[in-house]
Amino acid sequence: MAAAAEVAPAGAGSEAPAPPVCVLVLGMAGSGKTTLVQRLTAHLHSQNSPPYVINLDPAVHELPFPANIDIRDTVKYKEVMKQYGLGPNGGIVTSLNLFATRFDQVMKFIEKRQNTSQYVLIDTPGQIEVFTWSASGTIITEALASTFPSVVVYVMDTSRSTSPITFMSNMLYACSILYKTKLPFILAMNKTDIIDHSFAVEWMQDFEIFQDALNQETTYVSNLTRSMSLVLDEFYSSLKVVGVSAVLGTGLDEFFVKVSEAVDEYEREYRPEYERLRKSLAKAQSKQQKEQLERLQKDMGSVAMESGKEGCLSLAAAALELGKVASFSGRRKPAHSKFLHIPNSPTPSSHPTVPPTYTLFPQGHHLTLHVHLLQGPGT
Ligand SMILES: Nc1nc2c(ncn2[C@@H]2O[C@H](COP(=O)(O)OP(=O)(O)OP(=O)(O)O)[C@@H](O)[C@H]2O)c(=O)[nH]1
Repeated sequence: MAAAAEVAPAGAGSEAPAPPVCVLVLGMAGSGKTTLVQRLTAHLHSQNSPPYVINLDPAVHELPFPANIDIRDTVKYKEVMKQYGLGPNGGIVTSLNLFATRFDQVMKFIEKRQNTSQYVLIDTPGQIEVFTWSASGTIITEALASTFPSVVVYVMDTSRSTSPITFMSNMLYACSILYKTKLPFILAMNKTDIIDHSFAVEWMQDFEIFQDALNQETTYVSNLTRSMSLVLDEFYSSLKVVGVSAVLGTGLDEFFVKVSEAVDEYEREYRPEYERLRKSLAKAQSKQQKEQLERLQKDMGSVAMESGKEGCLSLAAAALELGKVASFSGRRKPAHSKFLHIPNSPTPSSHPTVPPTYTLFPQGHHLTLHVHLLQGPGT
């Protein structure tokens, strides 16, 4: 038991500390997400491996675990409802959207905790669609998954899935989330203290047993469910299933074994895809910067600028190479300009939200070059 309980993400044992594993906990309202996050947090603490815990549910009244980052500290959900004239669901979606705009900061906090936390646990809003079918959910998931090994845990209320039709609806939802997030997926069958999850595992493994259970249903939906179960066969075969009780804390050792397998899967199948996406994005950006530089050179055209032009262009090129230039534009007045004057220390814009604008201007204001520098480390 001790060996299984050791919480070691993939890569543990190598020289550099392994990056933290992000565990995104999703599931229908009341399935037990928050209770599971609480239980996982306690379990990891008992293993001397405190997780980094993030709450993304702006409408939760009380959190039963200490969250390192809590969306409620940043966005007041009721205020959002009032200010934007929204109902509860609209308020939750808008709060999450507002939070997602600053998710880069959350990423920085997680990066800082690389060496101390092996796991980042993320609790999501009760209304599952708020996270899975919103732009902010996609932004958050992709930001995490493009940087850290990330795993989706879909929490299912086993006690409410004993009817084959309800079970099938739940599985269809799980399947849609798998396709939406494109991440390794663990199905946590929760509340096994009420009913053992073996019946559901049997249904997934043996089509005949599921058909037998369905034969007792007489509604037209049972025919549809029968067909759907064939379709879902492929989905079931790639699923990692584990039975847990968030209340009692049972099944957690096996849960972490599944997480570890999911991390391996992430490294094998998902990481290369994210690396490929990242590289193609970087390539597109550098192409765009090159085009901008060429446009600028063209724009400056035949103006005789002697050393000033060289200085200006090389400064722009250097800034481009550093990846700090978002855009720049050159403007040439019909002129008899002779020299570009490059100030020694350009003045950044004083407004904090506007990227600093470096203005390089020629003596006599014959040529103005605006270089908009990207905000970022070292800017
Ligand atoms: N018996 C039993 N009850 C559980 C278990 N896990 C959660 N519950 C109960 O289920 C109810 C809902 O649990 P939550 O953890 O709030 O579920 P949630 O998915 O976070 O709920 P929302 O945030 O509303 O979506 C609570 O009354 C819990 O005590 C479990 O393993 N066994």
